[in-house]
Formats: sequence, structure tokens, C-alpha cells
Amino acid sequence: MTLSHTIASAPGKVLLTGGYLVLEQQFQGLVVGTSARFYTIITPSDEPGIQVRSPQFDGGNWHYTLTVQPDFQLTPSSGTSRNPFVEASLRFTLALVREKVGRSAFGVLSTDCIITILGDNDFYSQQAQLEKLGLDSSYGSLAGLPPFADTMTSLKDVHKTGLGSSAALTTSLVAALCAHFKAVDLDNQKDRTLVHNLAQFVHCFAQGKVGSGFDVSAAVWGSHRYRRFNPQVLASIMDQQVDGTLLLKHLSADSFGWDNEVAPFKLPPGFDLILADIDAGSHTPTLVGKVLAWRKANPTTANALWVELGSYNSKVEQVLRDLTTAEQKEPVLYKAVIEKCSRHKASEWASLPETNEVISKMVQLVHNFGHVRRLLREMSQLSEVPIEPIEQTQLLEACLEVEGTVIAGVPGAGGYDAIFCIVLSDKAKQQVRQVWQGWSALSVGPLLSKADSKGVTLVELADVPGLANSL
Ligand SMILES: Nc1ncnc2c1ncn2[C@@H]1O[C@H](COP(=O)(O)OP(=O)(O)O)[C@@H](O)[C@H]1O
Ligand SMILES: C[C@@](O)(CCOP(=O)(O)OP(=O)(O)O)CC(=O)O
Repeated sequence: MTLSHTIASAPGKVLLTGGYLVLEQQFQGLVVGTSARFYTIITPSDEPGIQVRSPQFDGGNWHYTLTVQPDFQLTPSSGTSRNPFVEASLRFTLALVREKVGRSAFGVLSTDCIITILGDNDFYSQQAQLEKLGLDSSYGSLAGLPPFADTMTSLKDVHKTGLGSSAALTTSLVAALCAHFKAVDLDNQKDRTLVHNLAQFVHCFAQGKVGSGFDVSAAVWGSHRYRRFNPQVLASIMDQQVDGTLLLKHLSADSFGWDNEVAPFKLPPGFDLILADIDAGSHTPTLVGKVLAWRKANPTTANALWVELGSYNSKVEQVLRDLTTAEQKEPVLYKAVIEKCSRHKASEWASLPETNEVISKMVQLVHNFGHVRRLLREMSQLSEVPIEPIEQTQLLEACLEVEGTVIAGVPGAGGYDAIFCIVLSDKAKQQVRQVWQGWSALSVGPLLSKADSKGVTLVELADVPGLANSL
């Protein structure tokens, strides 16, 4: 018998602009999908129950029993640890599938299966692997690691790199289950929206709160400009006992109340995103809690700051869109400008002898992003939260000293966690990575990820190197 696998894959994310602001519906965030992705593989099995494996982790095994009659119930086997994201994905997706496809859904296809979850190496620190192999933490060493490497630790203790593992995992698992039981066609816009709404619900339920949801949105739609949904849309169904009927009613594409916005977005041609993980570990929820508490206590100052930052975030987005349009209209000029700018520091572009519309857009981009960073530092100082702490400022400035670096910043909530740079040439990429490698004030580890605008998809086993070997 040939085993037919169903495999869904969803990307990680980098929030370029909109940290904190994106929590409110009034503001938007610019989020870019990463080439690092999660994969969920469903394989039918002769063994009873649903066995879930995460082979990259110690203790990455969970087992569930599903009963459909008389009541629909998912029961985790006793004696094993719990995984809230896996459990909520299974419970609510299977309930919704049964409602949507009809009661026969699990008659035709048995729910006895093995589910394998794999996350690209970039989602987790590879320090232990590299040390074991006697390698440094350079880009080259990382690139030489086998795909889906064993992290040699547990999910509880692993150091995450901030690409959004739980959102990519939840989205790939929800989509794989929906596709396996023929409840959705991911090429159909309404079905994709259902997968989005369901993944948002599952993710919020598992994390115990309704967040902004930009990470799940990126896992489903890939890169875009994000405006959040009204949190009320989920509040009324955040209940362990919610049944399939209610879930389908609230989560289908036509259901009332979903007012989130997704506007397609891509970095302009020739712009390459590179990322580094900083091994200092700030805790995002703590940063967010403190910033929001300060905002509440100082509404007038905070509102003015939020509005100004929102307006500069929009300016950054608009210039990036203008540059994409310029490339379509005048590809030769555009290419020449990118080439020219890649040979100079961004701070020198304003005084280049040539003047044309593309150069002036590049200069505006540098100016506007510089202002975004100034406002984030102001937010840092006022709220006494290290959003772009001085150590990060120094590192970002050093990256901007490299010829061909356009933008350097802290993604998402900021902190000591991570930085991103956008560069115009391979040479700039290598030089920025050299800056990182030689940076002694912080431990800066490169990631392999690039920007990739593709959202959740179904894939074949043979399409992804390393997937078949990990089963
Ligand atoms: N490879 C994986 N397999 C199973 N569960 C995972 C995996 N990666 C992440 N998770 C789930 O996501 C949780 C981490 O979520 P969270 O702390 O919100 O991190 P992040 O910011 O990366 O989303 C883990 O505790 C686990 O429940
Ligand atoms: C502050 C925020 O707006 C952005 C946080 O973005 P990060 O990308 O830093 O998030 P984590 O994946 O939780 O580390 C909070 C939010 O929108 O949820």
C-alpha cells in the first residue's frame, strides 16, 4: 500500500514596522514572510489514535484519542506532557471539519494517523548542534547543518529566534488537517479565509489571549500590510466547549465581524532582507505589558507619539511601494540606481552628484526609516522599556556604515532579541554578516532566512529537502 501524505507548510514572519501600534485597529503593520517555514505531515496509520511527533525535540511526542459518538471528544493520553497549540489545533479543527464536511467526514478517511511537525532550523537557536560539531556560529556553519536538526533540548527550554514558531506551527497544522479531510481547497479564497480565521482562533485559545494576530496572518497570507481584526470577533467563542456548529458559524469567510485587512506587499526588487538573532533573550510579553501600561498612564503623550509613528510607518511603506512601481516603469534607471547606491553608504546617497526620482525615493526611505527608529527610541525612553536599547542602536549604526545597507532595525516588539537589515548587494550581505561576527558587545548569530512572500501552501514530500528523512 502506498501511503498518501498530506503536507501543509506555513512561513515565519518579521514585523518591519508597526510593533505595538498593530495591537490597535487604528494602525497597521508591515509584515514580511520568511523562507523559514513549518511543515505538518499527516500520514494515515494502522495504529489507533492520533500520534503527534516533533522529532527535533526531547519529549516531542503526544498521543490523542478521538471519539465521535455519542459526543465529539478529543482526549490527550494520560502520562504525556501537554502541548496547548497542538491540542487546540486538533480539537477545534477536527470539530469544524466534521461540521463542514458532514458527519461522514471521518467515515471515509480514518482519523488514525501520525502527524509529524518540522520547523526550519532558523526558528530555533542551533548553538548546541554547532558546538557539538565543533563549528562556530557563522552563516557558513549554519548553512552546513542538516535540515530540521535535532535541537538537543525540549520545547520548554529551546531558545527561539523570534520568527513566530507557534503561529507557523498552528497554521500548518490547521491547514494540513483541513486539507487532509477535504474540508478546504487552499486555492479557494473563502476556504483560505476560513483557515486563517480558524488558525487565529486556535492560536488565541492556546496562548490564552487575543493578540494582534499579525503572526498568524503572515503564516496564512505571506508578506502584507496588516490591520488587525476586532478582538470581539473571537471573544464570544473563546471556550473549550465551543462546538463545530458555532465554530463554523463564527469562523467562515462570510461570517459577520471579521474586519481585518490584508494588503499585498513585497520588498522592491534588489532589496534583500537578512536577519540576526541576538542571544540576550528579552521576553516579548513583558516588554508589551510595560509599554501598554505606560501608554495607559500617559494617554496624551502616547497618542501623539503613536499617531506620528503610524504616519512615518505609512511613509516607509509608501516609498517602498513607489520603488516597486519605479522598477516596473523604468527598469534600466532603477537598476542603475540600486547599483550606484550599493557602492555608497546610505548616509551619502543624498549628496550623490546624480539626481533622479529613484535616488530621491531611496533618500526618502532612509530618512523616513531613521525617523521611525527615533520615535521607537523615544517610546523606549518614555516607557523605560528597552525597545531599541543603546547596545542595539550601536550595532544597527555599524550595519548602516556598510555600503549598500538601506535599513537596519529591530523587528516586532524590539528588545535585545533580534535585528534585521535590508541590503542591496551580495557584497553588502557578506560585509554586514562580518560586522555581526566581529561584534563583541552582543552575541549576534546570523539566520539563514530570506524574505519570501508566499503564505500557507500544500507541498509534496519530494519538494522539500530533508522532509522525507525526518519521517
Ligand atoms: N516544532 C514544534 N512542535 C510542536 N510544538 C511547537 C513546535 N514549535 C513551537 N511549538 C509550540 O509553540 C510554543 C511556543 O510558542 P511561543 O512561546 O508563543 O513562541 P513563538 O513566539 O515562537 O510563537 C511551544 O511551547 C509549543 O507549544
Ligand atoms: C509588540 C507587538 O506588536 C509585536 C510583537 O512582535 P514580535 O515579532 O516581537 O513578537 P513575538 O513573536 O511574540 O516575539 C505585539 C503583537 O502585535 O502581538
